[in-house]
Amino acid sequence: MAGGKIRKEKPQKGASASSNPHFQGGIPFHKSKGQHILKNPLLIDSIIQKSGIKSTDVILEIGPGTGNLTKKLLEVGKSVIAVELDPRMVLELQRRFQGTPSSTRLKVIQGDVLKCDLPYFDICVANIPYQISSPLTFKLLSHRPLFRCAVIMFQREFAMRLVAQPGDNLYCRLSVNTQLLARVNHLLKVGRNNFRPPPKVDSSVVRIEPRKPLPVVKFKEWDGLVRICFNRKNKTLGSIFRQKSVLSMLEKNYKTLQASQLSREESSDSTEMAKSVTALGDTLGDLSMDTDECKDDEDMEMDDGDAKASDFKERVLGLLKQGGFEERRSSKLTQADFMHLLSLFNKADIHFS
Ligand SMILES: C[S@@+](CC[C@H](N)C(=O)[O-])C[C@H]1O[C@@H](n2cnc3c(N)ncnc32)[C@H](O)[C@@H]1O
Repeated sequence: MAGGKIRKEKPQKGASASSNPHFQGGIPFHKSKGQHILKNPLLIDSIIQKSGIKSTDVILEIGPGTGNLTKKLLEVGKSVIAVELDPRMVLELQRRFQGTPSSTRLKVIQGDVLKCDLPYFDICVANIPYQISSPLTFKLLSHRPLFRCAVIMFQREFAMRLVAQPGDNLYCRLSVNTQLLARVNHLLKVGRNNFRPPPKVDSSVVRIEPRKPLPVVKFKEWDGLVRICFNRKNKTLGSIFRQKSVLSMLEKNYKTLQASQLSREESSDSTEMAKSVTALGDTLGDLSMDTDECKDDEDMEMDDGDAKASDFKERVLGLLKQGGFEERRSSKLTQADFMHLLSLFNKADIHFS
């Protein structure tokens, strides 16, 4: 723990600042910045050990706070680049490491990790503010060159969504999109009492290892399909693709493509993939994104009144039948299933972005 004077900011009645879980080293913690400091040294050792850091590794740490994890990272890696939003924490880090042998191997960048350009790194190890979990995950996955792996503390439910498999309750758009780009493993369950102050939720440490090579797929297309499928993940695909709103969106895309005679390259280059992955983080943010609630009449199934629209509907349903997807549900589809489904649609000039 960092030492230092206790500043008397908003002292709580009946409690000295030093006994207050919201203070460390004189710094009052801000919940709005997700400031929950790791206080259990055994847990920090376990995270370090499970990270598999090499002595040659450049380590990226996001949100170093007062430096409890940073200190151990400096002991095992070649260097640490730490990105911290809060200038008070940056000062505390400087104070803590100044004059120590490892100070020359620590670079602190003050700023919002979501807004700054990330430098080269081999591995990312971090106890992050949970409110940036989703955009940060996709920012990392869009970073080039790809790093070896990221070992990150997340809110437990977010972590379980990241690793969820087809058929699991928490299997969702976040699971499918992350697992397209990376292998994801649950490493460690972490109770709330390991933090100061304790957060309201339990946590988990997850390992994210980018796939190399990345799959050859247009990410916007992929996410467009997955978003539709998980809008009602327990309905059959036949029912989802009979919805008026879905059919008219697909038909509009189809007509636009026909009119402009755009070239239809199947593969995307790495830069294009990176751009669309970054954008995805912003739309995947909350945990409530995969509700399976009934939508109102805008999503009603299409009747066969309009002949042209009906042709298009038949074409879509024909593709589902052809792939054996009509009676299947998104909650049970694997990555290979989504890939197959997308290629069936794309081959028929039906696109999702
Ligand atoms: C959960 S605390 C972790 C502190 C420290 N790593 C530890 O484990 O003890 C999260 C840290 O991230 C910082 N932070 C919050 N939002 C950030 C952002 N957008 N970019 C960079 N750092 C951020 C907070 O100021 C805080 O220091």
